[in-house]
Amino acid sequence: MRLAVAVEAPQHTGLGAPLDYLADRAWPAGTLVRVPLGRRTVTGIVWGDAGATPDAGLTLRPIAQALDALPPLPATWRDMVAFAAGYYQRGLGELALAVLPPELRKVDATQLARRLGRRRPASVPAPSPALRPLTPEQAAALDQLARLPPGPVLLHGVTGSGKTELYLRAAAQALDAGRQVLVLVPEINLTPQLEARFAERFPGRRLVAQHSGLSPAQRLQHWLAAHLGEADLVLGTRLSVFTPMPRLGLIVVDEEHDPSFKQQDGARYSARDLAVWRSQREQVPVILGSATPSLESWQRAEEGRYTRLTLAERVGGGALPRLRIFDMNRLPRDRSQQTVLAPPLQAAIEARIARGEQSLLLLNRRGYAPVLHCGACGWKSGCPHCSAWRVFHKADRTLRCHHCGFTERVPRACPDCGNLDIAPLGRGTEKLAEQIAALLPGARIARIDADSTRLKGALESQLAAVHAGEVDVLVGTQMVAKGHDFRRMTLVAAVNPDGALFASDFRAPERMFALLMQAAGRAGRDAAHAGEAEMWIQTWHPTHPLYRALATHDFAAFAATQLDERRSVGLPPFSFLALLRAEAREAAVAQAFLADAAAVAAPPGLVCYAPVPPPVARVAGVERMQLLVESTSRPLLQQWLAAWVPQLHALKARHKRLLRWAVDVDPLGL
Ligand SMILES: Nc1ncnc2c1ncn2[C@@H]1O[C@H](COP(=O)(O)OP(=O)(O)OP(=O)(O)O)[C@@H](O)[C@H]1O
Ligand SMILES: [Zn+2]
Repeated sequence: MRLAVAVEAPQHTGLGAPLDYLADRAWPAGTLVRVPLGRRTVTGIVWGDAGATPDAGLTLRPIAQALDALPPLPATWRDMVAFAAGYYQRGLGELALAVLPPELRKVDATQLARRLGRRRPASVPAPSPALRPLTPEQAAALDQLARLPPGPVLLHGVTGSGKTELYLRAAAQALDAGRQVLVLVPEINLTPQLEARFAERFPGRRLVAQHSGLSPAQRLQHWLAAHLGEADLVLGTRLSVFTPMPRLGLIVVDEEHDPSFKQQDGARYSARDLAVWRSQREQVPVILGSATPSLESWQRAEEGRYTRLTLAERVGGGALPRLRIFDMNRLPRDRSQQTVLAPPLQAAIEARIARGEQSLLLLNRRGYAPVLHCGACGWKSGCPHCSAWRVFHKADRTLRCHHCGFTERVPRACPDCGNLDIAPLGRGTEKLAEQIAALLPGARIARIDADSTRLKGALESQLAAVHAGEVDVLVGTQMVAKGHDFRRMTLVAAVNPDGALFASDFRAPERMFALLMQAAGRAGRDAAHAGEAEMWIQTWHPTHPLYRALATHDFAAFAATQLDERRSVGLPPFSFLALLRAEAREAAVAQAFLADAAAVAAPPGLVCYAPVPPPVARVAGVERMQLLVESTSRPLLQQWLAAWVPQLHALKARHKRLLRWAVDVDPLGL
């Protein structure tokens, strides 16, 4: 008999669909098998019976081995994979295998049997710790959750309003009903704290994590525990949306607005959107939680397609921090007299240090300075491989490209003219920490960003020091702005946030507002000190509407203005986008491919724009171009992409010097 098997065939082969193999048994769909592919033996997934008529003249090869010790991947899982492959325009086999633990794709039947033998015994739930009573708002929201009709719930709760407590209560109900719970979180640096809260609440229950920081063996063990129904809770980053869970009873997406839910290479799926799809397919509730929901989700709630639950108050009567906007135009014009902190902000921080409270300085740019500059000849530290500057890192005296990674020692003199006096321009977190140390002698200053946390365990120990009160002033990037429950923090300052006000990306204001709201949310979480909590903004544009909305903590008003703007110019969520990206050694090659692609006649209701370079056009010696497709109808865009993408495979053959192309459906950045 013949069976269709999904195998990982690279996209350029055009072999997206499952391939036919001979089988001696009717392995059920979802069974993992080892099959020959070219000269290799690879792992595949039985997708169903093969087509009715075998291709004439094609000799089918037999399935080498079935890994049938593993229960087949369920129909719900296969449906989600098939949907995602179709929606995001990738090969079915490619996506199906890419979302399995890498280790599972390597093992044969014997090795798998050994892994399965190493499983831990099932969990025995112990009594939960005594619970604090819910606030009236939380209680009302929980009550509503239980009585809602099926469909996504958008939980809009201000920072510190106790959203996590609601997730825990909803999870408890699902667990008590014998179901499994899936919790998606944006970044792995937020998982430890949340994991600890879940573990503490559900002693004896088996909780497994799924993220890229695990060893391959751990990831497989955790995945197996979920798939076999032994794990009660799965907590993970975007990739865990694909974890098969036979008893799934609830999905939670925490910080649903976070861009990291969108995969940025390969199959560019949105884990948040797939979580909503999965909840519908599996008929389980999904809670999307955020203090600053994505405008997509917000608009769906406005239209009544999502149910909105609101937590408007902080737990324990804590107030949201008061916004202090400092107009930088008031500082002396003479540059030599300007300091990094406006004097009143510095005084506010000093007052907090004296009271034993903490301050957070947010600067979303790591390194010492974004560029080195020679005053004599104008040389700047460009990257030879990218259209970007190389960032000066003072700690190890390197120039590093944050796009391609190219790193060199800082030159002693200007490479062009020999001038010895080359100077850093602008400021990153490293320099900010250094300047703060000079301004606040004796203060204990810590810096947390992607550089300071490179080593395993570094982030945990740095955060622990903050929680333990061993730090007076924390300097950090967006990494520390969200999710953390810092109890002693009463001041947050954005040192120089103006950049995003004038960025070309239409989502920049939304991102910036979310980041500042999240950052503000780190201050005053302990009601005892909340009265003095402040959020400072140093800006040259003090009357900008974005800062005005921030001052009143009015997300709804901000969302309404943004949505009006988007509606009037036809941007998402009022239109649907796809980007076709192309890469080549020369821009003209990528451009020619995109021009041919755009020439395929688009139906009415769909617009193909002219090819343009992205903001950073050249990365690692490769030129990139992109073409935007826009439609007011999602089905129309989907239909067109399904017809267009196969033509692009053919078109590629005519553009031999094109390196790569890919389609990004619902792109986050343009
Ligand atoms: N009902 C309650 N009674 C007492 N304390 C509570 C209650 N609910 C939550 N808390 C505490 O209030 C703090 C804030 O709650 P939580 O972290 O759940 O808020 P959040 O809305 O998830 O915050 P953020 O969006 O800022 O991450 C936590 O320290 C939590 O333990
Ligand atoms: Zn580079």
